[in-house]
Amino acid sequence: MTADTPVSFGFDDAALAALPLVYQPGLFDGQVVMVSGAGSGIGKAIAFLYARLGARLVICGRDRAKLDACEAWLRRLGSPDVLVQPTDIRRSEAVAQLFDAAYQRFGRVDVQVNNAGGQFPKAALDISPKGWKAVVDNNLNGTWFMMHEAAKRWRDAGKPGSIVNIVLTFQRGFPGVAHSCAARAAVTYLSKTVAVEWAPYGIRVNCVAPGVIESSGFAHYAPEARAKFSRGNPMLRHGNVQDIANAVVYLTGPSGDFVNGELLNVDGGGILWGELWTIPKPAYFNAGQTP
Ligand SMILES: CCCCCCC/C=C/C(=O)SCCNC(=O)CCNC(=O)[C@H](O)C(C)(C)COP(=O)(O)OP(=O)(O)OC[C@H]1O[C@@H](n2cnc3c(N)ncnc32)[C@H](O)[C@@H]1OP(=O)(O)O
Ligand SMILES: NC(=O)C1=CN([C@@H]2O[C@H](COP(=O)(O)OP(=O)(O)OC[C@H]3O[C@@H](n4cnc5c(N)ncnc54)[C@H](OP(=O)(O)O)[C@@H]3O)[C@@H](O)[C@H]2O)C=CC1
Repeated sequence: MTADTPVSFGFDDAALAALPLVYQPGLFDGQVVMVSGAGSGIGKAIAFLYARLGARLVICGRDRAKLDACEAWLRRLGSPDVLVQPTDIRRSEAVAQLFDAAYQRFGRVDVQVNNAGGQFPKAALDISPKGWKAVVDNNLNGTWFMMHEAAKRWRDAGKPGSIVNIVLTFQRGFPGVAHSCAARAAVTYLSKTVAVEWAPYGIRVNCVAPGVIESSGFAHYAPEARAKFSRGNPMLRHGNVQDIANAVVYLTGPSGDFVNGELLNVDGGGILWGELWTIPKPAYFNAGQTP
């Protein structure tokens, strides 16, 4: 491999589509599932799994080409119908249009998975005000606009619903991604708050925190950082996108009926042991150590 060789991470589409199922086919027959960021990585894996379980899908992201490619697979995998609606989740009016289109097409949404998001690695001291705002806007405000719209429609229709927000393992802090750590902690406690406020409407709200999951998202990190990602948990390996998809389905299927306001870490134990640097590790932390 040369320095110019494009690198891809995680399963290709055909491999993803053929992974063994741990849930019963038909589990989501008749249901409509909305997945943001479904054009790549974890979001695509989540959409594939729901399609294989019989759900109709509403998929969004900003890049139509990626969404169209995903749609073709979803239909092939057995989803009876798919709505593709390019949407920037940071724009509340675009989010409202997404829901208008979904209700017009299907008359319902049963499950919402807020997976869209991301950040860039940078030492906290070097994050510009614009960069800070971009990450908080994407991960906190965008997720809120999506949840808020979903819940309003469920309340007004007198229908139950289930939300899962994809965050990250923020519990020990996260050097190199302070902006995202702050936004994801906020989403988690927002979720716990509305899990109580919205329980009277039959709405459950949970979060899944991925640890290091080998996906297209890896491309945003330097090779030197990536090389050490597997040291970030006691299992000494990466997780895969299906680990996250299975966790999301667990929470939104009958298996999760009595789970509400929870944060499920899918990180190989990374919040207990291991260190994860998305930026170069300061020499300070090696001082006094034997090699
Ligand atoms: C954190 C967990 C680490 C565990 C191990 C790693 C495993 C992977 C974890 C993942 O989360 S994978 C998912 C990764 N995917 C993404 O992060 C994709 C999404 N990211 C983005 O879209 C951007 O990073 C964004 C900033 C969140 C959104 O960008 P937006 O389109 O709003 O902004 P821009 O116009 O591009 O930039 C605005 C502003 O932000 C600053 N900035 C953006 N990118 C960078 C960068 N790469 N480096 C430094 N600064 C950046 C910058 O100030 C931009 O303003 P300008 O300077 O361009 O005017
Ligand atoms: N992989 C990992 O190890 C970890 C991932 N995560 C989180 O999991 C989620 C998925 O990441 P992953 O699949 O790995 O990485 P990707 O970069 O492949 O996925 C990010 C997705 O979010 C979408 N997205 C980003 N911003 C917006 C926006 N404003 N509006 C709509 N869609 C948007 C992108 O779609 P498009 O390009 O079409 O806009 C893309 O499909 C992210 O929230 C990520 O931070 C958390 C911890 C670890």
